Parts: sequence; structure tokens; C-alpha cells
Amino acid sequence: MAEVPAAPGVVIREVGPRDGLQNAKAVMASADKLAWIAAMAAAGLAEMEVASFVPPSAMPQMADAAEVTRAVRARHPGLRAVALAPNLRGAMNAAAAGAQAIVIPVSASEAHSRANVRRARDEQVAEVRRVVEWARDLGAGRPVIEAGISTAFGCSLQGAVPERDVVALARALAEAGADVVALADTLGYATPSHLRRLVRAVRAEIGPDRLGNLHLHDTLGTALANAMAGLEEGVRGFDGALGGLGGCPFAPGSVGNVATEDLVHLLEAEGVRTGIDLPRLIAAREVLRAGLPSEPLQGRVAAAGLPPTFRPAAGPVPDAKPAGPLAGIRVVEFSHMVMGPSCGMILADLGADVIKVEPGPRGDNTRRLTGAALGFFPTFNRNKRSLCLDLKRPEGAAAARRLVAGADVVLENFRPGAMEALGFGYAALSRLNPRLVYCSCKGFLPGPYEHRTALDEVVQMMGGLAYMTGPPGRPLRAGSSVNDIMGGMFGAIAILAALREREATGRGGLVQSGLFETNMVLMAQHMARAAIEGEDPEPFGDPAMRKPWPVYDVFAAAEPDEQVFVGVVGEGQWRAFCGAFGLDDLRDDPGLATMGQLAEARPRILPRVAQVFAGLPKAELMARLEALGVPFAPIAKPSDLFADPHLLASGGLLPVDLAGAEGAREPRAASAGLPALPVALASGRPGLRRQPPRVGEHGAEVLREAGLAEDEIRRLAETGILAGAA
Ligand SMILES: CC(C)(COP(=O)([O-])OP(=O)([O-])OC[C@H]1O[C@@H](n2cnc3c(N)ncnc32)[C@H](O)[C@@H]1OP(=O)([O-])[O-])[C@@H](O)C(=O)NCCC(=O)NCCSC(=O)C[C@@](C)(O)CC(=O)[O-]
Repeated sequence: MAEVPAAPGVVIREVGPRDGLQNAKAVMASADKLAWIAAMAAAGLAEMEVASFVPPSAMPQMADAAEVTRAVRARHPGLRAVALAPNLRGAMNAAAAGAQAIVIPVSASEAHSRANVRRARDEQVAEVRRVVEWARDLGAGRPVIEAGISTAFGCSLQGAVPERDVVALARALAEAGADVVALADTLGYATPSHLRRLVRAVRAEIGPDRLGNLHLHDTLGTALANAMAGLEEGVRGFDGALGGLGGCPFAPGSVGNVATEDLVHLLEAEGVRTGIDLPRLIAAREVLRAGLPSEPLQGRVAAAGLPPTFRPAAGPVPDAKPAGPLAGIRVVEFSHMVMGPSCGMILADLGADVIKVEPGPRGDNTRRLTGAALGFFPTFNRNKRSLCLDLKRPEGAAAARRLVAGADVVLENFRPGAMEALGFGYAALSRLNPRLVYCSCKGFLPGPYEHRTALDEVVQMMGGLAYMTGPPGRPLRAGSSVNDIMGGMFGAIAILAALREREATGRGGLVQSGLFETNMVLMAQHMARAAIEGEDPEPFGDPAMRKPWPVYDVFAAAEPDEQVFVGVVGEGQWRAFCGAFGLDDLRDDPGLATMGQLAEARPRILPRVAQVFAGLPKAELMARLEALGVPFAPIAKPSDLFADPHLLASGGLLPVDLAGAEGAREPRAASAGLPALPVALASGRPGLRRQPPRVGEHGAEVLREAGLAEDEIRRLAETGILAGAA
């Protein structure tokens, strides 16, 4: 079985390159910082505070903040680069260097506020508001703005900090528009009960999703106990610094952060996944030591060595969220590729217990696909359990039938006839379990083509989508598995409808979803037009395609290689657009009064628009379009989306393990933020409860639940019928 890195249950943010270095006596060279950051990223740290954007005179250790941040963005696309900035100017510099999140410190203690940022607490709240307003104007691509409440648990200058002050400050910061508000124990005075009270109170005040990381210092040896208390309160983000570096130079008595390696050890040993390879993280201390030889490193685990009893966490990702509306529905999924797995993923994300049955010994072949299919497995198999069972051997088939006997749904997407040949067709399984809803995802629904196998590309070609996408005479498939994913989605809808029917009838039934028929949903609008006009529409890839709007195109911005799509699709929008971009003559032209006239006049309008846009930097152009309410978009590539502030701030990206992509030759990241289901339920966005399973990871537990005795399970494993479950 492939070695799989642990899956994150919490996200640890390494703050060593910022907080860790700001109190160091020596200045670490930029190249050494980058080598250290690379070593920590290689150990699986997915989020790092890489620099502080403060005047170099105040903190010479951070004079290279922009250079380091830029280099981190360029070298580590999967790493979330966070920066600290005390004010708007620092935030602007951080954003210009590519920081994806910016932490603005706000002290709960008035005395520390004046010492740290030379401003009163209320003035700093106003500064946060200014940063938020500036960031909003950036529109798409803006960094996430975090307010970090320092001295939240007491201050060496002021003494006690009343909890009500911290709660009121958190509210003020939320009202000022900070995306998240974090709590920092700058001096290390917190105790678990204090921390629990404050976490609860702040969360109650600003809402559960806006409470950010806990930032803990270890002055009195309480940091790990405090981290556990935070974890038990549902906090899922913690700061740490490798080697326990750090401390605030403007808070007398402040000593190091909790050592990241100690925090990882505790969490993993407690069964909480961090996604971090602890031995590699400990090894990264040597890279740190080489770059900063004069600084003593702390950390108990490194000093004592990893105990032989240590085992990294396994099992499900802990999740404070309830399982979802389909909790209690059990689905047995026989699938590969995209269509069946995406159907199962939708049900799993919504809370169903989805058990993916994979062929042995190496599991679903999709795990080993390469190239364009490299991401299939991790993308479509989260929140599922895996049972690796050879259905072609009678004992394996018998075990799977016992599982199916207690299931609500069976879902499959193999070649027509394959499930019947295994004895797992609808007729056989419905005899075994009359309440079973059985969903077949196939190339074609029943009819003359039903015996054919099919792929997305096949149905895009025969279904007109390739014609509609490419330039004339050059059919081009869409740049994603649109029919597979939508076909899976229609399968899930059919399953939900059948479950609803079952409530009334007590009986399940067969439902089917077809790739070709899915593609026809996409073609309907073009078929309608073809019927109305009596000829085939020209494809979208045809530069001469007749567009119904005056502006519906990609334009160049002032910078070379920067482009923005803009669509002006209403008469009111057109008037506002012309007014804002100095096209008053076009707006006032009586011959350009209707959308039809405007569409006809595109050859006259577009060069004028292109000329105006070519003089505007992309950020300014997008900010002006956003203010106008005109639809626009930057042109993103897949890797840009990991940093999209909207996706990041709205729970739109789930931290998914990529280990299931076994076809990867040199994986650059162990996990990545992959898109959540595109729906918001009353309970929030459906989240990640389980990482994509390892081959057969849950075999024994699933068979036990199906009623098999321990010796039956052992026999199946010994004979190789059950794989990966030992
Ligand atoms: C996709 C094809 C064409 C592949 O067709 P195929 O390669 O012939 O595979 P299959 O579906 O027949 O494979 C199933 C085999 O695995 C066996 N099997 C399965 N599970 C077990 C088990 N546990 N234990 C033992 N054996 C197992 C099963 O019994 C069968 O054995 P066989 O009959 O070959 O001896 C076909 O499956 C099909 O037409 N499916 C229906 C439509 C469909 O889902 N199409 C694929 C959609 S996703 C996709 O194609 C991605 C792509 C390429 O379109 C992406 C893109 O273009 O963007």
C-alpha cells in the first residue's frame, strides 16, 4: 500500500520567519530564510507567516520582507503566504509582494498598543478599517485581512486585560470588516480555563467562522495545554514557530512561541491530523540552525527525540460540523474515473456514508492515472470510506452482498453489462434488498446506443458541444470533464428523488444517468436557436460569432500579458459604463439606443473600449468595473485559484490530501485547497469530514459493520480477497 501523508485536521501556521525572527539578535540572510521556509514546506506546512512589513529601521530582521514574500509565492505555489503589517502602508506593500493574507496586530492592552504600533487601541481599529476599505477596492485577488488581538490574555505593561475588553475589541474589529479575528497570548499568560472562556465569548460575539488562529507563547510552559483547550473548543488553526523562536520586542518579558514541532507531536499523538511529517519538520531545525547559528533553539520533542511509541494520527478528520442532511444514508459505490465518483462525492459531502468498493490489490485504477487525469482520484473521493474487495471471487462477492443488504443506495459506472456479469446488477441486488435505490451512471440511457461505452469527450463530440466550443471546422472539447461531473450530479438528483419516493412506497428502484443525455442539457439552447433560425449557430470559437451584447470580450490591460473579461449586458449598464470610461459620445448616440443596435455596432464600439482599457492597470480597471456593477473577470489559471480571497474566506476550498494521485512523479504538495460543493446549506458550506481514503483503509471496519465475524474478515485478508485493511 502506498505511504500516505497524514491528512490535516487542524491547520498549523508556521510563524517562525516572522514572529520567530523579529526577536532574534542576528539578522538571517534572505537566502537562508528561503532555504528554511522550503524545508518546512517540504515537511508539509501549508501556511506560513513569512514576513513583517514594518520600517526596516524598526526591525532590520524584516528589511527583506518583500523579497522573501515574492520568492515564497514564486517557489511554493501551494503554500499560503501570510504577512504581518502594522498599518495600511505595510498592508499595501505586503499585498504588492503577493501576501495572500495580512495580519494586522491590534493590542487589547492600551499600553502595549502604544509600545507596539505607536497608536492608541481605537486608532489601530480605525487603521484596520482603512486596510479593509483599501482591500475591498482591490476587488478580485485581494488578500484576506486578519486582525490579531495581541495581549488578549494579559500584558506585562498593563497587567490584567479584562475579558470584556477583548470581546468588545473583537466586535469592533469584526464591525470594521476584518475577515477573521485571531487571539494572541503575546506574553504566554493564558491558562486553559481562561482560554476556553475567551474563545467561547469571542465566538459568541462575532460568530463561529470569524474566529481565527490561536497564537500561543510558552513563557510559563502552558502553551500546549492551552492548545488542547482550544482544540476542544473547536479551534482548528494554531500558530507555532519552529524551535520555539520568537517573542514581541515591544512586550517586556515576551519569550518564544509554542514550538511547532512540539505542537505537531501533541496533536498527532492525540489523533488529530496536521498534514505535517514530524521527522522532516524536526530535520528542518538544522536548516534553521545553519542560517541562524547564534540563536538557541527550544523544543522538547527535538531534545528528547521522537519516542518509539509515537504514531502519526490516522482516521477521520475531526470536524465540529454535523455530518449533514444525508447523515444515516448508506451508499455503496462501485466506480472509477469521474462520473460515478463525482455522484458519490456529492452524496458524501451532503453527509451520506459512502463506501467505495475498489478492486484489489491496488484499488481503483483511477488512482494511477497520469497527465490530464492526475487529479481525478483526490478530487472526487473525499468524505468516502474505502473497501478493497475482489468481487470476481465468490467470497468477495458474498461479503459485498452482505454490505449491500443493509445499504440504501448502490451506485456504479462500469461498462454496460459489467455489474450484471459480477452478479451485482439491479435485478439481483433488488431481490436481496427491495428498498435499495440503484443508480447506474452510463454513457447512454436505454435506447439504441445503450450497449456502448462512453467518455466525456465522446459525448461532447457527438452531442454538439465540441462543435459549439472550437473554431469553425476544429471541434474542441470543453476544458473540464463537464458531462462526467454533471452526469454524476444528475445521478445524485435521481437518487434523492428515488429516496423520496421510497418514503411513500417502501420500495427502492433503478435510476439511471447518461453522459450523452447530460450533454443534451447543455445543447438545448443551441438546438432551440438552430430551430428558430433554420441553420446551425456559429460556434463560440468563431471570432465572427454574433454576440448579443456590445461588450462581451477579453481585453488587454495596461500591463503586458494582463487581460480582463468584461460583459456589458444591459442598457443601464451600458450607460453607466460609457459614463465611467469617457465614452459619452457612444452613450449619447441616438443610433445606439437598443441592445440590438449596440450588438450590431460592436465593430465600432470594441476598438474604442480596447483603447481605453489599454491605458488602465488591471487592478484599477477591475476596481472601477466592480464599483459600476458591470460583470468582469480576471483570467485565472488553476493555480491562481488557491489564493482566491473569496474562496478562502467563504469556506470554498477544502484542504484535501493529494496522496491518492499515485500517478504523480514528483508531487509538489501533499495537500491542496480543492473546491467544496457549490452550495450553502442552512448549516453552512458542506465541509471535509474525511480525506480521500487509502486503498482499503476502512475494509475491516466496514465488513464488521456489515456483520462479518473477525475470523471471516481475517480469512478474506489472508486469501487476498480483501486488501489494504490489515
Ligand atoms: C469508462 C469506461 C469506458 C471504461 O471501460 P473499461 O475500461 O472497459 O472498464 P469497465 O467499466 O468495464 O471496468 C470494469 C471492470 O472492472 C471490474 N471490477 C470493478 N470493480 C471490481 C472489483 N471490486 N473487483 C473485481 N473486479 C472489479 C469489472 O468487473 C470489469 O471487469 P471486466 O468486465 O473488464 O473483466 C466504462 O466504464 C463506461 O463506459 N462507463 C460508463 C460511462 C462512464 O462512466 N464513463 C466514464 C466517465 S469519466 C471519464 O471518462 C473521464 C474522461 C476521460 O471523460 C475525462 C474527460 O474527458 O474529461
